[in-house]
Amino acid sequence: MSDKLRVGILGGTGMVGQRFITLLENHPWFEVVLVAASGRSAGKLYEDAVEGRWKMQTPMPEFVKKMTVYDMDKDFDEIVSKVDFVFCAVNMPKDQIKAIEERYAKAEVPVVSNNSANRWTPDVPMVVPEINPEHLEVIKYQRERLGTKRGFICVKPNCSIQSYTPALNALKEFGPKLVVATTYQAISGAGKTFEQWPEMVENIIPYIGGEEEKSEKEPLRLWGKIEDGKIVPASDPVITCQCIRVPVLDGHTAAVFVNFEKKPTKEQIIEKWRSFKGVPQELNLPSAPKQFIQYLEEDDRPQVKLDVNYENGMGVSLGRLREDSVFDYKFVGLSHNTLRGAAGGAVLIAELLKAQGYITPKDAE
Ligand SMILES: N[C@@H](CC=O)C(=O)O
Repeated sequence: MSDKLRVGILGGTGMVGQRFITLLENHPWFEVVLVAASGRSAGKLYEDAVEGRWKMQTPMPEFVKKMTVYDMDKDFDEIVSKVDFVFCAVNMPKDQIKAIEERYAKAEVPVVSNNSANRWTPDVPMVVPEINPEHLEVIKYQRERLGTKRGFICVKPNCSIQSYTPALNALKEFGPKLVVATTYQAISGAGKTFEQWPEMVENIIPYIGGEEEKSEKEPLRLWGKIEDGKIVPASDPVITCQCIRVPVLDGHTAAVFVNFEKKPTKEQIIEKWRSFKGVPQELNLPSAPKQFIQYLEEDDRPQVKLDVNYENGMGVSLGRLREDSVFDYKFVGLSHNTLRGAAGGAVLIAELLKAQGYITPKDAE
């Protein structure tokens, strides 16, 4: 028998769910034992449920094709009995997602979620493993609230912030105090391809609902502290963002201006970026990039076509660092929105949760 943790994917038929399935094929620690979705897909074979809707660039893995899709709601007890934890990639209104995630957590199933529904629940950790792994400590307070021994919810932040937040985090000692960022976001962030969204060919749409607020506020929560069993967001730097949809399939780019309390030199900044390491690198987690941040010296980098898959889509590429006439510095960042920014980021969180003993095999308890 496999000693891997048994994983279920809630919302496994959508784009992020498909990405989870692709990433978890041959994962050394996790084995996908079931896929669940809403009533529409339930009862069908996975390959039939997503027929004509497989959006990954690699073929559908064999292991999932003949799995019968469970109904997240009606098959709840059976799902709970078969898994050690679940990934949640459900695409529904927020209040419904919140209810689903809490229902599974209360049934002693750890939930690692890609969704925004619980990002501001005070005792739910929202984590980028290289930035704020210590926030996992809030899980003990969440378990007290939920009345659980092993069940909890842990979430990842929005994809847009990952192209600039790691860069600012590596410069924390210089006190970033004012940040202006414009994000240029790929269409896969909206769960779409060009076939499904022909309006995006040769076009730019200067609006992504709710995105600017997430892009301004979520980094502050990552830099927050645990006080009285809750995450209290940091109050600085002040961040202001514009988020723009661009005709790119995968890869969110950010153009960033920043002022510091103590202005570093250009060499100091590049050195901090290149040497930045976090707990995933120290623990050598299976999905961790060896080098989280790369700095590219060429004037025309980072480019989506050349750099989006850096470190299997789990690293961040930075470039064009220069002094500015209004701000201290400006630079450009790029990260893969459906890998580091979505399913890949959630898989890395689950690896950290396992490595730190928050997710264990159910039968071992
Ligand atoms: N909301 C983002 C997706 C990130 O999670 C987008 O629309 O690009």
